[in-house]
Amino acid sequence: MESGSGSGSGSGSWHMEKRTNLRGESTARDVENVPEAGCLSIVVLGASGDLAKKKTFPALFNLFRQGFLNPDEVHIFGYARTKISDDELRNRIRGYLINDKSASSEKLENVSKFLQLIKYVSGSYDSEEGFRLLDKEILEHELSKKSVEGSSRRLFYLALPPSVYPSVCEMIRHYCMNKSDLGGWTRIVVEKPFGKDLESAEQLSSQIGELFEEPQIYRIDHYLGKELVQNLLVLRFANRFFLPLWNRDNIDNVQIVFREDFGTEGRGGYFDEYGIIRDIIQNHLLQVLCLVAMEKPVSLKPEHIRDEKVKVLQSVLPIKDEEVILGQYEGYRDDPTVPDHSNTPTFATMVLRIHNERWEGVPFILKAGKALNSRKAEIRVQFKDVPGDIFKCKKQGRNEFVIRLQPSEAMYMKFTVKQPGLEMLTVQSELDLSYVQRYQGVTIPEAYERLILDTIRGDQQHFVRRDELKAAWQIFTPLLHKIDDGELKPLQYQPGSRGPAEADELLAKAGYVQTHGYIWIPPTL
Ligand SMILES: NC(=O)C1=CN([C@@H]2O[C@H](COP(=O)(O)OP(=O)(O)OC[C@H]3O[C@@H](n4cnc5c(N)ncnc54)[C@H](OP(=O)(O)O)[C@@H]3O)[C@@H](O)[C@H]2O)C=CC1
Ligand SMILES: O=C1O[C@H](COP(=O)(O)O)[C@@H](O)[C@H](O)[C@H]1O
Repeated sequence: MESGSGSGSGSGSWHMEKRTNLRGESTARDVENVPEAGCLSIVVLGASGDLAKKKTFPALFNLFRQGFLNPDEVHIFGYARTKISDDELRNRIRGYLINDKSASSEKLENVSKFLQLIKYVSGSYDSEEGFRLLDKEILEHELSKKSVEGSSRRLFYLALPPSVYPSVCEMIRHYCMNKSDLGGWTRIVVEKPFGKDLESAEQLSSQIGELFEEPQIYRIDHYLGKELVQNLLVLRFANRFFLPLWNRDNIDNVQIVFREDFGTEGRGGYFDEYGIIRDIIQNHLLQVLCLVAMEKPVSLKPEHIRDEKVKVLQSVLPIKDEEVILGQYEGYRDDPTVPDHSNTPTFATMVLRIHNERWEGVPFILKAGKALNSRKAEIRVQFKDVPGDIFKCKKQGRNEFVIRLQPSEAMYMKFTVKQPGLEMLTVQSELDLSYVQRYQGVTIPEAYERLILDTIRGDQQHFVRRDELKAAWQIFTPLLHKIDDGELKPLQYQPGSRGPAEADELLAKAGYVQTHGYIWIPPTL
């Protein structure tokens, strides 16, 4: 086994992709030389489930429609325990591919063509029989496509509860690997939550790391596929504007916020085991924090980017209890799948502090909540006051740079200008780059679409590396254990509210100054 892949430390050796031949031996090869053509089998494990129908298959369809999945090369396999036919699976998926009643005839035709690429195989997640059958079906497809021997590619997408990852990975490793050593590959995509704390995540990583090399493992975090998250590196490192300002000398505080205006609807059982910190903050918001706070990578190579993200994570100081506010919305426990005395937070605000030269003293406030008064995700960078304010405009508000991840993707800078007119009065205004206006007619790809394409192309830039995951769990595990043990308790809040009022108090204590009387309204066409 390649050094580094099992230990989770260092990254230099992860530039290499290893393939496995029939004898189970591995050979190293520069990932950049992997031919990304040839017969491709995409296997969706857990094909009967929620994620598969809502996200995975629609993303595959969009890729197909845009010509990224060549029907002469690609076949898609659904695998799960449920006993259904190919057509039954296709019928389950169809409605999620056509989400508007006025779908064009071109789209409908493409839906039919796409569905014909899908075959379903039923089997359990730990039986040789099921996976041998799956392998046979894949092989038949590969032979039917007269794939140049050795060039076939196999992508396994685990749209499954993490509890079955180890057995599924073992089955794939033993029965379903690409059968050649002549250029093909086998990759697996795993969904979050990847573990529940540092120990369980490391255990899972070791189990999977025994079976696959790091370059074969794609730990997906769909926030890394969002358009404005992908824009962060460009913004920060391709613009002279930001370079000198992006530090503790100019920035007072940073907020990374996720709000949903609905509760755990239908997912209470899952959610109660995890809570908002494991569901959103430890992964989605922390990944965004890394991109906001990291140093410039040596290049855009995945390992260079991920090296910098790891450094930021390793510089985060232990979270202080007094800098955490937890909440649980009233009515959460009414869900029959949620225990009556659940201590699980559905809301959390906390301050993370990065102990390095750039960020010492700048609070990074992470906030996430369900059943709040709005649905949005944004990054809000608040600058310090202007020293020696000759305009006496301080009370009007500080400069802020806001990156609205969703909905209504936008970036806007709140700043002070002279109010038009005869008097020398100041007012808050904004420089606004709203995507709906600036990029009319451009369809922003779904996060999953982009990330699946990356897995096919072998680009791990937007996927979480093992040492990154470990560092992320190291930050939150002590806090999570205190919550699990009932040492920290969530405050109740009204559904449809801003969350507990104490969260706003924490924000103010951390230094955030709210701009009163100013509101950014997303433009409409
Ligand atoms: N749904 C979503 O919006 C999101 C989901 N995820 C993650 O994606 C993965 C899949 O999620 P989702 O599709 O919602 O999950 P589901 O609960 O729908 O499970 C997917 C499939 O797995 C099988 N399955 C369910 N429970 C078990 C079990 N205990 N043991 C073995 N097999 C089981 C079922 O298939 P069968 O019985 O037919 O074998 C089911 O159809 C999870 O890791 C989840 O956390 C991540 C982000 C969003
Ligand atoms: O991973 C998850 O994300 C969704 C929110 O995703 P978004 O792309 O709609 O912002 C969240 O609802 C869910 O609880 C969580 O598991």
